[in-house]
Amino acid sequence: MRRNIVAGNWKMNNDLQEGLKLTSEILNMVQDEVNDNVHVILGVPFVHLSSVSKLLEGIDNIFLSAQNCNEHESGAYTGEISAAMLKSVNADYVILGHSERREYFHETSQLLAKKVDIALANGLTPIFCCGESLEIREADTQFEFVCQQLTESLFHLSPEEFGKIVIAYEPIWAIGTGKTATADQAQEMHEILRKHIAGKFGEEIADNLSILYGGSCKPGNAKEIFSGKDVDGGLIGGASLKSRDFVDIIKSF
Ligand SMILES: O=C[C@H](O)COP(=O)(O)O
Repeated sequence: MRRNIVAGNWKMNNDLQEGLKLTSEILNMVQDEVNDNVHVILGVPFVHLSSVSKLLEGIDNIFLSAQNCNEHESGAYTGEISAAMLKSVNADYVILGHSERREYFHETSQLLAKKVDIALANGLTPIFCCGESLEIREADTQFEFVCQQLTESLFHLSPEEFGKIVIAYEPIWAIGTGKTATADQAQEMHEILRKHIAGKFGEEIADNLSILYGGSCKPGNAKEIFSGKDVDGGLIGGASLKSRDFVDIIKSF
């Protein structure tokens, strides 16, 4: 279902106490200041999930996300976390395919397709990240590149399965750099992705899909970026670590 979404991705930041303090601050501000027109997601480290989930009990517009899951159901994979484990601690979403995981952990499109499958099979909603490097943008091949990322990891799904996905377009050159895409650049890519998806799954599924923008999104630029007709919100890194900034971004809708 297409909705306005602001998702925080804390990445590898905050110990548990800091994470709980940040969650409580966000929770209080969201309850006091935010309308029900935005679906808020907190993408927290694995070890925070269970405790943050307890703080969110009974709250109906803030949801919990993990930042990764393993592609296997269970077994001898020391140090890994399964989708079923995430579900058991009340995660609703899982971020998959973030460029940091593609780059530092060598996650390929084929591996991500398996992760998407196992997440869906366990009742988690994948927030599937895609986006091009600066080199690809400078070569002006970004549209083909990002569409191909979706094709390779998501186009094996049934229309019903695809209808559960959230997409996050994150140009790598804008992540953590302070150099955001312009509102026009975000809108242009989102529109092309929506058309690409319509070509495979049909107009209705494409129209119902939420496509988020990520990359140096801040309170000062969120409103303009979110104004694009195909931009349904943001995946927020650095600014999601500060409660005031994160909630101000949510209030951009
Ligand atoms: O997942 C979030 C993105 O990587 C954006 O991070 P950023 O807002 O710090 O640029």
